[in-house]
Amino acid sequence: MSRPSFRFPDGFHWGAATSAYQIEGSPLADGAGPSIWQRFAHTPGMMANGDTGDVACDHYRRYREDVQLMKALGLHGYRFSINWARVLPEGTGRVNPKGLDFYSRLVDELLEHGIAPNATLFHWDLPAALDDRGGWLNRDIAHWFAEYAEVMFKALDDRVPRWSTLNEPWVVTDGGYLHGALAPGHRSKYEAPLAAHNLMRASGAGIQAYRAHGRHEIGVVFNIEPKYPHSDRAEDVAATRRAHAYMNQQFADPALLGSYPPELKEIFGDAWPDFPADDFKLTKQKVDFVGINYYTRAVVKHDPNQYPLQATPVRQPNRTYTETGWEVFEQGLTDTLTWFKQRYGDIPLYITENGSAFYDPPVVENGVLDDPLRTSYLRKHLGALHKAIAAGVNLKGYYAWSLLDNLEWSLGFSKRFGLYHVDFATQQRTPKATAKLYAQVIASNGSVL
Ligand SMILES: OC[C@@H]1[C@@H](O)[C@H](O)[C@@H](O)c2[nH]c(CCc3ccccc3)c[n+]21
Repeated sequence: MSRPSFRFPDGFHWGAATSAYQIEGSPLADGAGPSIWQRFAHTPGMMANGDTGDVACDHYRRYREDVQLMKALGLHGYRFSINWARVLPEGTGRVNPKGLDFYSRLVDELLEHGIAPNATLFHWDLPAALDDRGGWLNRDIAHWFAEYAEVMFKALDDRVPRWSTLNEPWVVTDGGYLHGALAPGHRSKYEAPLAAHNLMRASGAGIQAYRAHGRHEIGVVFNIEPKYPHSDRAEDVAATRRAHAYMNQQFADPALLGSYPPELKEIFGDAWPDFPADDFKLTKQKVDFVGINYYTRAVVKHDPNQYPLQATPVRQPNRTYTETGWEVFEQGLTDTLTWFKQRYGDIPLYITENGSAFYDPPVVENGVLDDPLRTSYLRKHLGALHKAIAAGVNLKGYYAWSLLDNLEWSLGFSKRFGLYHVDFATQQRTPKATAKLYAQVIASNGSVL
């Protein structure tokens, strides 16, 4: 029997992704203001092993070297984020020319090597000065974000073909405002919905600013984790519905439908505000694409003690789990894409993040570090993408997470997602076997799978 062809559509866009605080280092160099992650990482007890982004992958200084790594893979595009506080040290007002200049140089280096820049305006590192003014809890942040976005569009839109307003607002609110594991470390069922709503108001204002100044494409990036009931018991099915609404609809619905799913009032009760109807004229904007970050699924059961969802994930027997505790479940990627199209329509989609953290024994042969589990994860998930495309999903591209091993937020440097291994003591980059496979995938547009 002939091998199935995994050839992807002509023009399919292959990339890799990173984010500013996770790779750049030099967080306060050249006039940059502190971000909430710079502040959080230097708060004792917040970061595994006391790791911080003070150096990270030293990308702020080594970006030319790293663009060479991208070129070696044959990447079509590179998804990176901009540290808002480098460009606007106080978050609004005064522009720091040296901060803007770094991103201008990075963009020029990418273009020089035929790699399309894909810029995310906000990947969690809010300027500390804005957090001091309420941050995502202050409704004025929609204007602060639009001002920042306009500065970036005027400076770089001539060379950046694709922009995203936000990366994963759900993580910001669930981690940063409800459970407190991420910056700014708040724990409040009253704050989380307000922050969530203002994130989507700001995203809408950023898109409006783009319509006034931009010439290419803008979208927003959501993490989607499909939820499957642990049993067909009504309480488990209801818990699964709540978990799905809370993570997968809470942000896409106001952005794409101009409303919230009813489950959110059910989940938050008296902590769910009665938002002004006019706000949804701002949150709902036409987008040119949506980015979906997919890693895993969750099997959900009712749990009256779990707050605020009254739902908890159930570990699956006889399945492979990554170092971050995520089940390898590629069918969830296909299911996510077909669900998204069914609920929100035929919007062009990108997988803007997909990848896995596994412990790789330091076996380097011919300059390549073997990483069979990560390679298997990539193969399986690209096959799942191919199934979604065959099912009619308008998928335009895929960005592997991540180009480099980097700072996995509060988990520190121990969780390695990179196509390239980074020795953080020497900053030496070493390609993993998955990098070699990915390069072949890109060169053959998937046929090699
Ligand atoms: O955890 C790997 C990556 C992060 O390094 C990226 O910065 C972030 O965009 C990102 N999002 C997700 C999935 C959402 C999620 C994040 C953190 C914890 C649980 C779920 C995984 N990742």
